[in-house]
Amino acid sequence: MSGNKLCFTKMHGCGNDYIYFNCVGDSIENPEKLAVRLSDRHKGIGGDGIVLICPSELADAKMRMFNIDGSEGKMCGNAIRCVAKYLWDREMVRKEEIHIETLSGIKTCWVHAVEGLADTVTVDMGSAVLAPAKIPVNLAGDVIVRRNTEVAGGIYDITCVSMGNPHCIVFGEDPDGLDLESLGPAFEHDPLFPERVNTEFVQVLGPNTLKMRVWERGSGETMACGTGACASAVAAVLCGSCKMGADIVVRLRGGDLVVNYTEDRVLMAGEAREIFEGSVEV
Ligand SMILES: N[C@@H](CCC[C@H](N)C(=O)O)C(=O)O
Repeated sequence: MSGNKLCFTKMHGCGNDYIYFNCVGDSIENPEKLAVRLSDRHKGIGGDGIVLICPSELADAKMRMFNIDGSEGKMCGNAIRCVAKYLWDREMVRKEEIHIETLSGIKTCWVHAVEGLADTVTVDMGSAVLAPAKIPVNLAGDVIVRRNTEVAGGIYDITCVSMGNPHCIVFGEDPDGLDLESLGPAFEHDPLFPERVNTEFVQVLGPNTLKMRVWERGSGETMACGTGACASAVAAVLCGSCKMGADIVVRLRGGDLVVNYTEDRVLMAGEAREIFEGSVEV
């Protein structure tokens, strides 16, 4: 499709913004390179990456997401809500349950519509994975919960969770005071994490309320991370700060997400917003 103009839709969930392409009728060559070019906030469209909405033989649609550096993420909690909105608003899929295939399995979404358009979306994110080898993190043991560890040039109590992608959670004081520009890359590229890592810096505000800042693998600091909010809520339950089965509010720079963690699944609910449509030379 090189040299062609492609239509895109800019969407965000809690400020985590991606450029969405409808690939149901047509495929995109080299999405890795396109993600790098278009995500640039000065010389491109601007975003935290790109998302392809593709046909699926197993579900209503398939989502592929690429970070700013062109790497492919196996799952994206904010993008999947926007994909459900895209399918719903355009009447491509109008079902009580929308099933979306991702690289980390098929996820079920429920749309809550206002005046016919999807407003918020709840997603069954599947189960949280805690086994270190499956996250992956190079540490021994059954789980990594508040483990005192040498990482990122310091000593931190870390909790590690996979929500289809790897997360390292660090609890502490108000994350607004942190220098994420230097801390984030140090965690992301630490040899402890063979596939790099998304890192969440979390303050417990109350019984079931967390404040979180995130450094995303492949994209840097973003306004929100859906899988990161889920991983943080799971970590807070494992650490005894939040209750299993309760609605946990995660306050992010771009808005709030509500997460409910039970042993067999993690539910996440939050907004999905369309910003504008356009076309771009590819
Ligand atoms: N923003 C996301 C996660 C995107 C993928 C991540 N950076 C990775 O490479 O694992 C979310 O909302 O979950």
